[in-house]
Amino acid sequence: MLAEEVYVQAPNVRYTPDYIEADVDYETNAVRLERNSGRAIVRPLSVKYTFRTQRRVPRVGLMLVGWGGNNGSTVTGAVIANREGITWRTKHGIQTPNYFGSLTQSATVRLGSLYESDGRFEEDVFVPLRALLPMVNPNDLEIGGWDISSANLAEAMRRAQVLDYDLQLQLEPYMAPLKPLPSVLYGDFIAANQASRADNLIPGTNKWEHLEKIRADIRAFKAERNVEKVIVLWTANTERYATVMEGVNDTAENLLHAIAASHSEISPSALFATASILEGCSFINGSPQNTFVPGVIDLAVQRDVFIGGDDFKSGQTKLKSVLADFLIGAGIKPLSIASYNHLGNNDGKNLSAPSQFRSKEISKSSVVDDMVASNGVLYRPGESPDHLVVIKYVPAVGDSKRALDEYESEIFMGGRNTIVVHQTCEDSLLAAPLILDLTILAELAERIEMKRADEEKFERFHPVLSLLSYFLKAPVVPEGTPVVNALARQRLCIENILRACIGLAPENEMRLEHKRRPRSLVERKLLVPN
Ligand SMILES: NC(=O)c1ccc[n+]([C@@H]2O[C@H](COP(=O)([O-])OP(=O)(O)OC[C@H]3O[C@@H](n4cnc5c(N)ncnc54)[C@H](O)[C@@H]3O)[C@@H](O)[C@H]2O)c1
Ligand SMILES: O=P([O-])([O-])O[C@@H]1[C@@H](O)[C@H](O)[C@@H](O)[C@H](O)[C@@H]1O
Repeated sequence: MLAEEVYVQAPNVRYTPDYIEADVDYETNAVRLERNSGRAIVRPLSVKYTFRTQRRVPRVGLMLVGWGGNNGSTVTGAVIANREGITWRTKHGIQTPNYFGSLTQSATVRLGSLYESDGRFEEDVFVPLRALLPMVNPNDLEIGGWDISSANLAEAMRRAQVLDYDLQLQLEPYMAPLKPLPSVLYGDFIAANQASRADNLIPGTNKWEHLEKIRADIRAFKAERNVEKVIVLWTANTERYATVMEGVNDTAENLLHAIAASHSEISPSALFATASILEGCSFINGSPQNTFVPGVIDLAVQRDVFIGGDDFKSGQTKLKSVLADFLIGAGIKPLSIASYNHLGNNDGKNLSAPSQFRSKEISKSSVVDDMVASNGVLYRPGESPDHLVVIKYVPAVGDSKRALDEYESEIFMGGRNTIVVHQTCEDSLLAAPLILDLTILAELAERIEMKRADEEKFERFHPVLSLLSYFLKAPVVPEGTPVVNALARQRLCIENILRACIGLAPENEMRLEHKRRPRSLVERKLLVPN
């Protein structure tokens, strides 16, 4: 059964006009290892927390860097189609708009169970994840942004060749008036083959003036679109890694000085991140480059502004973070993972350059590290599967990226198991819903505070918003904290934190009520909530 709204009736949950407040016991364990015996001494911990969520959902703007790209034009068209209720004809018949592929809009969570009056189980009740807490409706997002290409969004949509033709025709009048703001293009951060697109640049070479222009763009967008807050999201091309340099981008102060000096190692993405942070806007990096050099992280922490990244986890890598978790979690030992893909969109063209490919290779290669490290039965310290990542530019396939994977594993008694996957990833149709989820959850996170029972003040999540890891190939996490890539664990993190915000216990799947002998009618009633 699917419900559409949630109200928790419990003494530990308080609904005020402004907030939802929930008192929860956060359970975790501290472990001490006895070196000589190898025994783990576990000390269960229970910490009382109060979560507080602002209930009013503000008007939100989403500013995309790379707005005229395949992802940017696709997500914009999709929001318009959903908002306007545009339907279109395809060879399969009439298609209605939706947000499939969005965790917040199209995935559900189990709230609990319906019971018969005599205590017998009737059925489980699920709700869309978006129903757990007040969230932005994607239809209400005001979308804008920047692009080095001057193509308006209708031209960009045609260039992308992603959305169905009949839908494009209907979107045309909505998209043509949308024009990306001029942006910046520095040196060799993106492939030289992108230069032909770059006809929409902020004049000059002074990076501080560029920074101030981008900041002014954000303020102007807020005023013109009458939004209360803006989220800035990078969906522009993959950049090469920036060199982390002491005295240049290693601290917030040095970063700002380096921008003022127009230092060559200040990348466009780092400039946009800096501008966003200085404007108090959360910044999310959907690409694999190291936008978040130490100086950018330092600035985000100083200004208490959320940053999240890196690199949307949309298709081949998303499946890898499931299959590797399944295999290793089942005690099966992947010996090699050979991932090949070819794609024909402009992203693929940019990635055909070695420096830009290297950024992607790094983010795609690190995705199994936590799963391998979790199983010392299968892998010796330092041991890991052979992991190959190949990306080739094949214009003929366009945005329909072809992912071919082979998983070779060792099984029982020296046996081998081979899994071969061929996956057609409609790259932009898979990435666009992630852009919406990243925006919606970053905005929600801005309205959530928490405090322990022994603390005076509420505080927000750490500025490095690792809650967003589920959507990203190479999650950026607060220093000294673990990176989790296993998709199921990442999803459970989001679900359980949202459950805590409304006073519900984490989903543990024990289902004890269904694992005991049936009780007498009277006893069963004891199970039934009154
Ligand atoms: N499934 C996916 O599509 C997917 C998954 C993970 C990551 N990504 C990443 O998302 C990004 C966008 O992917 P895409 O398919 O939309 O690519 P795209 O090439 O179609 O779009 C990128 C856009 O960014 C613009 N651009 C480049 N540099 C810019 C700058 N400095 N400022 C403003 N605009 C700039 C380009 O003109 C282009 O319009 C890429 O980095 C890609 O690696 C995509
Ligand atoms: O599908 P996925 O691995 O999550 O991610 C994709 C890569 O496989 C591919 O090389 C490229 O099309 C996209 O930029 C995206 O990064």
